[in-house]
Amino acid sequence: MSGTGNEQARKAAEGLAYSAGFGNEHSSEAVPGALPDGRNSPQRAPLGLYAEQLSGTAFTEPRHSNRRSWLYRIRPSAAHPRFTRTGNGNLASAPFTDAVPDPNRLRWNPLPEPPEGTDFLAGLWTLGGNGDVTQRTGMAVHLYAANASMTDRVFSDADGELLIVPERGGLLLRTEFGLLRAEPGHVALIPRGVRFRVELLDATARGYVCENYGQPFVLPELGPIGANGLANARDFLAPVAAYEDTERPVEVINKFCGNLWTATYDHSPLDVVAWHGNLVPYVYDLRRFNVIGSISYDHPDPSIFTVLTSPSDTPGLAGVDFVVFAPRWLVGEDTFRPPYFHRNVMSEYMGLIEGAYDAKTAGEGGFVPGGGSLHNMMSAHGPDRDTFDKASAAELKPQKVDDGLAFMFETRWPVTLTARATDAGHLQTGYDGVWQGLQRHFRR
Ligand SMILES: O=C(O)Cc1cc(O)ccc1O
Ligand SMILES: [Fe+2]
Repeated sequence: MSGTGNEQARKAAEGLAYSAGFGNEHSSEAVPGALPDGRNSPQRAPLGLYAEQLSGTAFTEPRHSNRRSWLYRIRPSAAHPRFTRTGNGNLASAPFTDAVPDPNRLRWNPLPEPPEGTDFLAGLWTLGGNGDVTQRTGMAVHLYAANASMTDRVFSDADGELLIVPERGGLLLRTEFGLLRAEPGHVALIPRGVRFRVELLDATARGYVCENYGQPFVLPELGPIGANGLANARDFLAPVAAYEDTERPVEVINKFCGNLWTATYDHSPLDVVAWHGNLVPYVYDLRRFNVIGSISYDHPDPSIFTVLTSPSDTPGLAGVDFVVFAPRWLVGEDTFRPPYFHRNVMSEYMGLIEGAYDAKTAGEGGFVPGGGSLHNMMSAHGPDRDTFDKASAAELKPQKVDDGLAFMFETRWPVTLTARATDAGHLQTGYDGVWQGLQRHFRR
């Protein structure tokens, strides 16, 4: 994308207005009077718009989990030509059958630079995942690397919602609901089926995507923590209505049951003039996370850092949790403060947005921003040798951990890799070595 393109996107992203809250009823109109009053589907919608409901949950799901929005648009979504298959690029979907599930601990360097002209969609690269898109279970881990904005190209994913975690370069997300800006350190969520286009605010963009095939992400319960804390609902920002009245060919790419399908519309489907409802895209600034931890002793389980959780049919057992390791104080007395050694029934994919992570040595060949690690079900992991040695001897004065921003996609099913992830040149060799040389200290 030329500098001009970035400037246009930057201009559009300046001072965006938002509607705050999580799971609540928002409403927004780009033209006064576009929202019908007191009903969803009047005989004739205002301003000659078409009314359309977008359901993210079954009509009959309980109120607290029911998600739907009403869109008032220039053309109904139904007015589109036939979709035909197109190449899936480096995008893959569950069930993942390329490789046998691997019990080894694995770590990757960042994705290589993509060819010139790669946009967000073309730049998606699937690491692996679990479940089955046709069953609406499981998740996929994708990375992206892009150097161009999507132009006259719109994407929608019927297979799941997309949690986008930028690591490098800001994104302008033009969605059916309006515009969102997501910079590194923010996350953006695009609900299942919502059409959107990604424009780059910087020359290049890189990051991670959790494609959640399961139940939509919600805020975790707070239990004894009380009524506030962790990610606060008011810090989630939905867009305000903004529409494109564009009558020229626009390619719409639809991910459906694992494959990409394309159709060329004669107009932009980002033509929603007004909307209301509780199914919305949103952004959240991870630095707003209210970190709660031990102020006495011991290292709490990282579930205390859950930003969003996709519940499953079993209470407390998430299809996938999104967890952030945000800046915080460590004050535990007589405590080994970094993440402990452990084996977990859940599978852990970790990424790094910035700086360093407190369980792993930083720098070349280590756990680096844009890289990632996979510790599958029951694989033994924890602090590397250097971290263990230092933390075992450290003076336990209050310590601010503010030199990094890491996150985890933690899922109930093991992550099976794609062939491109197992064969990748950026897969590190010798990751096991970080736990070699842990000395024997036993004496009796
Ligand atoms: O493996 C990891 O680094 C993630 C993690 C962090 C932590 O503080 C406790 C357990 C855990 O799995
Ligand atoms: Fe872990």
